Amino acid sequence: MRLDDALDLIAEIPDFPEPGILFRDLTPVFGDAAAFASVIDALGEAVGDGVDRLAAVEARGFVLAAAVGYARGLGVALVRKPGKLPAVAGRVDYALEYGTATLELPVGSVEPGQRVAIVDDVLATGGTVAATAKLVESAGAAVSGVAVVLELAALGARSRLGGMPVEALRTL
Ligand SMILES: O=P(O)(O)OC[C@H]1O[C@H](OP(=O)(O)OP(=O)(O)O)[C@H](O)[C@@H]1O
Ligand SMILES: Nc1ncnc2[nH]cnc12
Repeated sequence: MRLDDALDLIAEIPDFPEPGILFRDLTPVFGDAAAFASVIDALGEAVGDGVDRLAAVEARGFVLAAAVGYARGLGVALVRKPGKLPAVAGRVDYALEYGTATLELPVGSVEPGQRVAIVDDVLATGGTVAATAKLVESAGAAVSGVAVVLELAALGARSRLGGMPVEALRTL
């Protein structure tokens, strides 16, 4: 399937999870094998070269990064919502488009000196990616870049992420 056709499957749900938010739902992409393959192939390229590991954020980021990691021969650091990990290397609180959140990095998931690419479904305010980058850097690794399916440009993530290289398959 062409990438544009795959991305056209992303649904828009008004007023979820709160009034005023237009939620971008990748459920139809995850459910369609041809669309999923097309998105994974493109994300695999967007991750770039010179990458040692991927980092992904629970939950939708996990699905994408697991497939990209398999396609590219890269392991994945699974950045978790709080309370799930037996051994926490770092913790960051951050703001979302809707509400606040905390992320934790598992001990041993990122090695010092590694170049780590962050993979996620939606880049909105950039808070999630900024928090993930902080965790990766606190473990002594460097963020090589960010690869996302959808960027919501009006929410200004790029300015929040400084000069971090960001590749989005579609920007709205
Ligand atoms: O750029 P930001 O403003 O930080 O928003 C982007 C994040 O928001 C969503 O995650 P959510 O916390 O809804 O988690 P989910 O994957 O568990 O649904 C999305 O999957 C991104 O991780
Ligand atoms: N509008 C949105 N749709 C889907 N995921 C999001 N994460 C933050 N904002 C979002």
